[in-house]
Amino acid sequence: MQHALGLQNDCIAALATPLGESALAIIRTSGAGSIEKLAQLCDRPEKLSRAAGNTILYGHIQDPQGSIIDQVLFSVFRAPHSYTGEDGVEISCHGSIPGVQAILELLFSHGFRQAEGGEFTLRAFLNGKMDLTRAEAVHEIVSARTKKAQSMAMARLSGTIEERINTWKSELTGVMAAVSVQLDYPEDEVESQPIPEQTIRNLITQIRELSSTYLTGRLFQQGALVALAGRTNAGKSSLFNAFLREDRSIVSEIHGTTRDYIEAPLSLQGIPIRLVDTAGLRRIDELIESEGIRRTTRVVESADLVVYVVDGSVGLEEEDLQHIEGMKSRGTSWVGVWNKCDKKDYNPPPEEFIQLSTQRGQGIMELQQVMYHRITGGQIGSAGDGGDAVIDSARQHRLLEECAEFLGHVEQGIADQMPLDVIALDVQGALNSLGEITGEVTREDVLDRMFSGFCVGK
Ligand SMILES: Nc1nc2c(c(=O)[nH]1)N(C=O)[C@@H](CNc1ccc(C(=O)N[C@@H](CCC(=O)O)C(=O)O)cc1)CN2
Ligand SMILES: Nc1nc2c(ncn2[C@@H]2O[C@H](COP(=O)(O)OP(=O)(O)OP(=O)(O)O)[C@@H](O)[C@H]2O)c(=O)[nH]1
Ligand SMILES: [Mg+2]
Repeated sequence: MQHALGLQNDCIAALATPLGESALAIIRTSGAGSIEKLAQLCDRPEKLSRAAGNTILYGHIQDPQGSIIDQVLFSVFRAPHSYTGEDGVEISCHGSIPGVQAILELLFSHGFRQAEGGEFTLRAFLNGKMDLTRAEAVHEIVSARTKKAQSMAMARLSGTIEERINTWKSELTGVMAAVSVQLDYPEDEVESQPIPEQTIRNLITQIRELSSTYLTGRLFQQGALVALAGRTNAGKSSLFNAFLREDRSIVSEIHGTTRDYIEAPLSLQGIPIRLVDTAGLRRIDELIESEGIRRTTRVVESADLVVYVVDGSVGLEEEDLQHIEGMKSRGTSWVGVWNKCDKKDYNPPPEEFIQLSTQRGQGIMELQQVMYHRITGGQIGSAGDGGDAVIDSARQHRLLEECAEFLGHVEQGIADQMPLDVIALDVQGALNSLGEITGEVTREDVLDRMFSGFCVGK
C-alpha cells in the first residue's frame, strides 16, 4: 500500500460494507471538494452542495447523461466535523452488487480515487481526530470475535490507553523540566532538587503493568486452538457437539467414525476458541483413516490446548499412555477427560482426569473452567471486566517495554550518581517511546505498516 502522505487532499471513496446482497450498503467518501463532486452526480445538485453538515438528504445517483442508477440517502459531513475531519458524503444505497459497483465506477470516473485499506482512519489520525491507540482500536473492534474482545477494544477507542499514556507523559515532562533547569543553571545558581526517584519507580511499575496485559489482550483478540483428541469411540465428537450445543459431528458406536478433523468457533468466557474434533487415534493400515490420523496428529501438535478424551468404561490403554507421554514431552498443554461416567461398568478416574458424561451433560461446566484456567495460564482472573485497560497491539507492547527500559536506566543512573546530562537522555528516550505510542512522533513507514492491515473503507 502507498500512503503518499503528501497526497492527502484528494477525494477518496470506498464501500464500507461487505459486497453482497443486503438490505443496504454504505459507500464512504472523504476529501476537500467531495461534496461538490458528488453533487454533480446527484439529481438535486444544488441541494446537496448547499447542505449543512450532519444532515441527511434523499435523492438519486445518476450519471452525467441523466440516467438514474439508484435511489439513495446522502449523509453530509463538513470539515472538521466528520470521522476523517474532512468534508465527506456517505451514500446509503441498496445492497445490490451491480448497483454498488455501478456507483463506485461512477465515482472513480468522476474525481474520486479508490481508498487504500485504513485510509479513512489514517486521515482521521493525520487530521488530529484520534491518536494512534484509538486508530488501532478501530481495527481491533472490527476484527473482534467475541463480545468481550469487542468491549475491550471499545474501551481503547474511548481513550483508556491514550489517557494513561498522556498522564505518564506529563509526569515525565515534569521530571525532564526539573532536570533541564539543573542542567541549564548548574550548582549554586538554583537550589538543586533531587530527581523524584519515587515518581520514576511508580512509572516503571504502572508501565510494566499495562505492558503485561498484552498477553490477555492478544488471547481475547486472537483466540486459541483447542483440539479434542483420544482413541476411537472415546466420545470426542459427542463432547464437540455438547460444547456447540448442536449436532455438528457424526456420533456412532463404530470405531473410526470421524475420518477428518472438523472445526467450529466457540466462545470460552470471551476467549474466541477454534474447537477441533479429530479422528480417533488407533493403529490402522486403512489408507483414508491413516491419512485422517496423520492430520489429527498435525492439529494436535499445533493446538494451544488438547482435551484428551478417554472412555471411562474402557480405561487407559497402552496407546493412551503413549499419547499422553508424547504431549508431556512436547510441552503441550492438555487436560484429561474421563468420559461415559454414567455407565455402570465405568472405572474410577486416575488423578488429573475430569469425570464427565456427554450423554447426561455432566462435568462440562467444570471442564470449561479447567480449560479457561489452562489457556490463560491461571493469570487472568476477570481481566477487562473492571474496565481496566488491556492492550492488544504488538507495537504498543514493544514501545511500553522500551519505555520501561529507559526508565530502568534512569533509576540506575540516579543510584549510580551518573551525570545529569546522561540521565536526561534516558528520560528523553522514555518520553519518545510514549510519544510513539500515541503517534506524536511517528515515521511514515510505521503508519503504512499499521494501516495496511485495515480493511478498505475503514
Ligand atoms: N454511517 C456511519 N456509521 C458509523 C461510522 C461512520 O463513519 N459512518 N463510524 C466510523 O467509524 C462509527 C462511528 N464513528 C464516528 C465517529 C465520528 C463521527 C463524526 O462525524 N464526528 C464529528 C462530529 C461529532 C459530533 O457531532 O459530536 C467530529 O468528530 O467532529 C462519525 C462517526 C460507527 N458507525
Ligand atoms: N453412555 C455413554 N455413551 C457415550 C457418552 N459419550 C459418547 N458416548 C457414546 O460413545 C460412542 C462413541 O461416541 P463418539 O462421540 O462418536 O466417539 P469419538 O471419540 O468421536 O469416536 P471416533 O470418531 O470414532 O474417534 C457413541 O455411541 C456415543 O453415543 C457418554 O457420556 N455416555
Ligand atoms: Mg468422532
